[in-house]
Parts: sequence; C-alpha cells; structure tokens
Amino acid sequence: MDAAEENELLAEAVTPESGDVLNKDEQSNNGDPVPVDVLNKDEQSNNGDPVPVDVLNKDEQSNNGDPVPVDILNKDEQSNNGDPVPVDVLNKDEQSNNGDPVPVVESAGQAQEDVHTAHIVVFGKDGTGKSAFIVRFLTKRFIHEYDPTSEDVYAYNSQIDGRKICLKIMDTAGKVERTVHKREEQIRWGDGFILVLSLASRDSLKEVVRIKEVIEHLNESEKPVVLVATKRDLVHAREVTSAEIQELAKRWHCRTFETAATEDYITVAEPFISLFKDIRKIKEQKGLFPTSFKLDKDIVIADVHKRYKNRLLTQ
Ligand SMILES: Nc1nc2c(ncn2[C@@H]2O[C@H](COP(=O)(O)OP(=O)(O)OP(=O)(O)O)[C@@H](O)[C@H]2O)c(=O)[nH]1
Repeated sequence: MDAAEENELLAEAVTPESGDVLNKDEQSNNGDPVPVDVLNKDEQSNNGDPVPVDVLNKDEQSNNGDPVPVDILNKDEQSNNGDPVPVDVLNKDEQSNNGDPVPVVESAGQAQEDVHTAHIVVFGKDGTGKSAFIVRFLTKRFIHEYDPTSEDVYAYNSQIDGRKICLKIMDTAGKVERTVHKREEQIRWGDGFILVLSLASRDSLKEVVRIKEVIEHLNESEKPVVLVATKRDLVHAREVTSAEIQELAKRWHCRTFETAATEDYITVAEPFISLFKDIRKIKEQKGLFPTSFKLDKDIVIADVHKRYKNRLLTQ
C-alpha cells in the first residue's frame, strides 16, 4: 500500500459511520426483527430504555504493511458526568448495497445462529498488563488496574469479512488461583491463546515459555497462539529485546506484536483480530463454523464501562 492509499484509509478512519443493529428481542408486529441500534440489556438509560451500542470497523495497516481488516472505533467516550455512554464500533468493510453498514445482531442470553464464535484466553504473568490490554481493546481506553484478576470472560460482538463474530475473551489470573487444574481447564476452553509478556520484565518472558510448554504438554498445540509484548512505552525499563521475542515467535510459528495499552489502540486490536482469523481458519476446516452462542454470564462492553467507571482514562 502506498502513502496516498494509507492517508486515504486513515482519513476514512476518523469519519466513522453510524449503523443500525438488529435486536432479536425487539420484534415488529409482523415478527421480523426491528432494525434498531444494538441493544445492550445491561445498560439502561434513566428512563429504562436500553442504551444503543453500534459496532463498526475500519481498515488500518499493520506494522508489516499488510492491511488490518478490522479496527474498532469507539466513537463515544464518557459523558461529562463520568457515566458510561453508548459504545460505537464500526465495520467499514461491511457495507450493505446502499452503502450503510451491515447490522450486527446482539441478543444477550439467547441462542444465536450464524455467528463465528471464538474463545480467546489471555495468559501471562501477574502485572504484565493483561487486564489493561483487554480493556483497551474493548473500550479503547486505558485503565490503571491494580486489583489482581481471578478470572473474567468478556463478550465482544462485531463483524469481520461479512460475518457476525462473537469473541469470548478470558482474562486469567497471573498469580492467584493458578492451579494446574485451573490452567488446564482454561487451555481446554480456549480456541486460541494470547500469551502476554511485559517488555519490562524478564520473568514474564520465562512465564510465557512455561505456559506454552503446558499447552504443548496437553496436546493443544494445534490451537493458534499470538505473542504480545506489552509496556513498549517503558523504554528505560526494558528487559526483553525484540530479537528475543522474534526468536520465540519463530520457534512457535506464531505472530508477535509489541504494544502499549497506555498509548496505542491499533497494535492492541491487531493481535485479537489476527488470532481470530487463525482460529476461524482451523474451525472452518473442521466444519465448526458458523456456531450458535449464548452470552451466559459473560461481561459485555457496557459492563466493562460500569466496572472501570472511575479508572478508564481518556487518551
Ligand atoms: N506503562 C505501562 N503500564 C501498563 C501498561 N499496561 C498495563 N500497565 C500497568 O501495569 C500494571 C498491571 O496491569 P494489569 O492490567 O492489572 O496486569 P495483569 O496482567 O492483568 O495482572 P494480574 O491481574 O495480576 O494477572 C497496572 O499498573 C497497569 O496500569 C502499558 O502498556 N504501559
């Protein structure tokens, strides 16, 4: 892609479009779904109406110059009084014939057909920045999170390449509850893994090696992995070199990304999308896509805004 095309893409990226979303719980009189903004039942406006959530993507470029098919734009930020406001995520690749974005179906708690569902588990030593990385992806905002995670599963609904997707993202404990049995359960649950290390911690590099060994020991190496190195911004505290990370990636035949949840959104989103595509390839080969899904007790984006209400920092 040349510089002119790149500029054009970036110009498009700052003018997100709005999109309608179908909610199956909202039915017209003739039984068809009513095209409204995605309704998130957990988010209620003051008058009790559901708060709309739009989801769109745009194109971007990855570090190696390849187009990144998805980017997630969150047009809305926090309202002046600090309350969460609707989240918009646009998919520019998905256009209806008249140019409008294609609706995304989101229906909490109900079985849903024709959705590509993928379970992504995020592993890494405590304090590497897993929660900050995940919340950055979901909300485009950085959190200063000091509370250790036990285990959370987030649901992220969007569209990629013309298909509805639901990513279920598990944030694991770096330290607490890290029993062998727990880790095995998490590995079995996952369709693919994001192994997170901190560029400012050699120990975190050793930890991802250990986790990869457990994955292999459980004969789950067929499941794709991406290696993510966080805290790129802490240049003076750096303890791991890019060459070491590349070496691991070569050994594991996986992609690697260096990022900082404090400063960058694109390099945070890339690993999720890249991993999803690897998972999709494998599942399609096995005839496992599309799938139905349930949100169960997953945390949806609106819940993330609620939970981190006072800790979501504006970029
Ligand atoms: N400078 C910098 N700090 C970060 C970055 N990502 C996370 N942090 C900080 O690192 C600390 C740990 O982040 P968490 O997201 O809680 O780490 P975690 O891996 O989820 O930790 P556990 O839940 O204990 O496993 C927090 O103080 C974050 O603010 C980053 O990219 N740059």
